[in-house]
Amino acid sequence: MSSIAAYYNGKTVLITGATGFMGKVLMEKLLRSSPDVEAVYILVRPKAGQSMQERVANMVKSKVFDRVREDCPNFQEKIKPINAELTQPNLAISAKDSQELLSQVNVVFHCAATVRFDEPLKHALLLNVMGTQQLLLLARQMQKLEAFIHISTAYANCNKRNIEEVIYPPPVETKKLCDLVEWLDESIIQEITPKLIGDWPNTYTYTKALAEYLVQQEKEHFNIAIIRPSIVGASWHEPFPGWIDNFNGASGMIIAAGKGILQTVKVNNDAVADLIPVDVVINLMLAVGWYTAVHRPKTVMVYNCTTGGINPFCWGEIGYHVISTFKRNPLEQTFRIPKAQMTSNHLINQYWITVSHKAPAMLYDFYLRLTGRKPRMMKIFNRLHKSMMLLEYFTCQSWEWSSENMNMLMTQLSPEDRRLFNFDVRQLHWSEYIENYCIGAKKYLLNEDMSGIPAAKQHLRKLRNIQYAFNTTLLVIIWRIFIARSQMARNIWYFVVSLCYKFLSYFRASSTLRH
Ligand SMILES: CCCCCCCC/C=C\CCCCCCCC(=O)SCCNC(=O)CCNC(=O)[C@H](O)C(C)(C)COP(=O)(O)OP(=O)(O)OC[C@H]1O[C@@H](n2cnc3c(N)ncnc32)[C@H](O)[C@@H]1OP(=O)(O)O
Ligand SMILES: NC(=O)C1=CN([C@@H]2O[C@H](COP(=O)(O)OP(=O)(O)OC[C@H]3O[C@@H](n4cnc5c(N)ncnc54)[C@H](OP(=O)(O)O)[C@@H]3O)[C@@H](O)[C@H]2O)C=CC1
Repeated sequence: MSSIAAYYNGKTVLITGATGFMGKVLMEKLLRSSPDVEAVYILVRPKAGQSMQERVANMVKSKVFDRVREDCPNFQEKIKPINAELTQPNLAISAKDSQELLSQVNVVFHCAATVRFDEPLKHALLLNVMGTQQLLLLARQMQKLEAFIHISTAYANCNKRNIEEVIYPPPVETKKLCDLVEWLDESIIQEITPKLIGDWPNTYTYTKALAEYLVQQEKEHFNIAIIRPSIVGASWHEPFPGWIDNFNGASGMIIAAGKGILQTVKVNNDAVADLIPVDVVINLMLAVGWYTAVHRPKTVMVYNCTTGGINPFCWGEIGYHVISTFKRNPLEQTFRIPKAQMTSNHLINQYWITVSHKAPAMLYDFYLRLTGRKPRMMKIFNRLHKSMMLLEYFTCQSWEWSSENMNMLMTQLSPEDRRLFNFDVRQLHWSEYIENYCIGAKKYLLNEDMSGIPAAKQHLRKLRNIQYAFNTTLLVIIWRIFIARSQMARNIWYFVVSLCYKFLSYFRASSTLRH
C-alpha cells in the first residue's frame, strides 16, 4: 500500500486556488489516489456573475475529473467549498466556516495567486503577499494542522543565476511596503513600481519572493514546506497526457505558433526551457505534504521543482518539435502555415515581426475591410507582441536550480509511492511530451476534434498554394518595377535569359545526338 495515499485517507485538506490550473489537477489526484480522504475544503470566490456554488458545480463537470468520476462517482461529496476572497480581511470567510476550518484541517496547500506579469503592484501585493499572510494567521489557529505547503515559483529569485533551495532575504521589509501602497495613490504606485521591484522583471515574481519570506517566518508555529515549480506545462501522464486548461506559461505561445499567428519569437535557442509537467508538480506536492507531516523536518524545506539541471531541453528544440507536431496534426483554420523564426537578436526579431506579423496582418485586415467585415488581425498581433515582450526575459536566459531536496525525497519513497507519485523527470522523453502537449492543447484547450485533421491539412495545402501564388506575383511585380527603372537590371535579365536559352539548346542538341 502506498504510504502517501494512506496518509491522506481520513485527513482533511484545505486547498486555495482550487479552481485554477494546478488546483484542479491537485484535487483530482488527491481524490483519486486517496478516496477515503475525509474532506477537501476549497476556498472559492464568486466570479463573472457566478456564485461560488455555481462555479463549483460547473468545475466538477470538467473533463479533468473524468478519471476520478469513473473510479469514485460520488467524489464531489468530498469537496466542501468555502466562500472566500483572499484580498479581503480574514479572507472574507464567515465565522462559522472559519470555525469549521480551524477545528478540522490537517494539511493546507496554498496555490492561490495572481500569476499575471502585468498585475499592478498593489493588487499583486494584496493577493500574493497579504492574502498569504492572512492564510498563515488562520493556519496558526488550526488545531490539527500537520503541514502547510506553499506554492511559490522557481522564478521568485530570478534576479540570481544560481538558485539554491533556501529562502533569500527579501529586498524590502514587507510590512513597510504593504503599509506604503495602502495609502499611496494608484498612479504614484504605478510610477514607482520599476524602482520598487528593482531587478525583478515583474510584480508577480517580486511578490512571490516576498511571500516566501513571510511563510518562512511562521516556522515556529507549524510544519512548512515551499515548492518552487518552473514553467508549468501540460500533464505528462495524469489525468491524461497533454491535459491543459489555460494559456499561461508557454501554452499561449505554443498555440499561437500552431495557429500560424506567431511566426517569430525572441528566444535564445540554446537557453534551457525549464518546462515542468503539471502532474509532476502535483505528485511532488502530495509527497511533500506527506513528508512534512510525517517526518516533520526541523527547518522549512524548499523544493525547487525544475527539469533544467536533471533533464535539460532548449527553446530551439521545443520550437522544432512544436512546429513539426503542428504540421502533422494541424489546428483548425490556421492563419498561416506554422513556422517559427527563433532568435535572440533584437533587430532580426523586429525585422521578422514587420515581415511575418505586421505585413500579413495589415493585408488581411485590408481584405476584411474590402469584404465589409471588421478588421481584427492587427489587434490580435498587438496583444501577442505585448505578451512576447513580457515573456522574453524568461526565454532569453538560463538559470541553474539545485534540486537536492527533490532528489532526497525520491529516496524516501517506497517503490509503490515512486510509481504512484512519480516526479522523476529523468524519465521524461521530451519530443513525446511536446507532441502530447500540442495535441492536448488542440483537444482540451481549443476543443478541436482529432477527426478534423484531414480538413485542417487541406486548409494548410490551400494556404501553401496561396503563399506560392502570392510570392510569385510579388517577385514578378518587383522585378518588373526594377527592370523598368534600371538599364543594368535589364542587361542582367537579358543575359540570364540568353544563358538559360543556350543551356536548353545545348541539352536538346546533345540528347538528339545520343538517340
Ligand atoms: C514555436 C513556439 C515555441 C514556443 C515558444 C515559447 C515562448 C515562451 C513562453 C513562455 C515562457 C515564459 C514563462 C515564464 C513563466 C514563469 C513561471 C511562473 O512562475 S507563473 C505562471 C506564469 N504566468 C503566466 O504565464 C502569465 C503570463 N500572462 C500574463 O501575464 C498575461 O496573460 C499577459 C500580460 C501576457 C497578456 O494579458 P492580456 O490582457 O493581453 O490577455 P489575457 O487576459 O491573458 O487573455 C485574454 C483572453 O485571451 C485568451 N488567450 C490568451 N492567450 C491566448 C492565445 N494565445 N490564444 C487564444 N486565446 C488566448 C485568454 O484565455 C483570455 O480569455 P478570457 O478573457 O479569459 O475568456
Ligand atoms: N502556472 C505556472 O506556470 C506556475 C504556477 N506557479 C504557482 O502555482 C500556483 C497555481 O498556479 P496556477 O494554477 O497556474 O494559477 P491559476 O491562475 O490557474 O489559478 C490561480 C488560482 O488562484 C485563485 N485566486 C486568484 N485570486 C484570488 C482571490 N482574490 N481570492 C481567492 N482565490 C483567488 C484563482 O481563483 P479564480 O478561479 O476565482 O480566479 C485560481 O483558483 C500559483 O501560486 C503560482 O504562482 C508557479 C510556477 C509556475
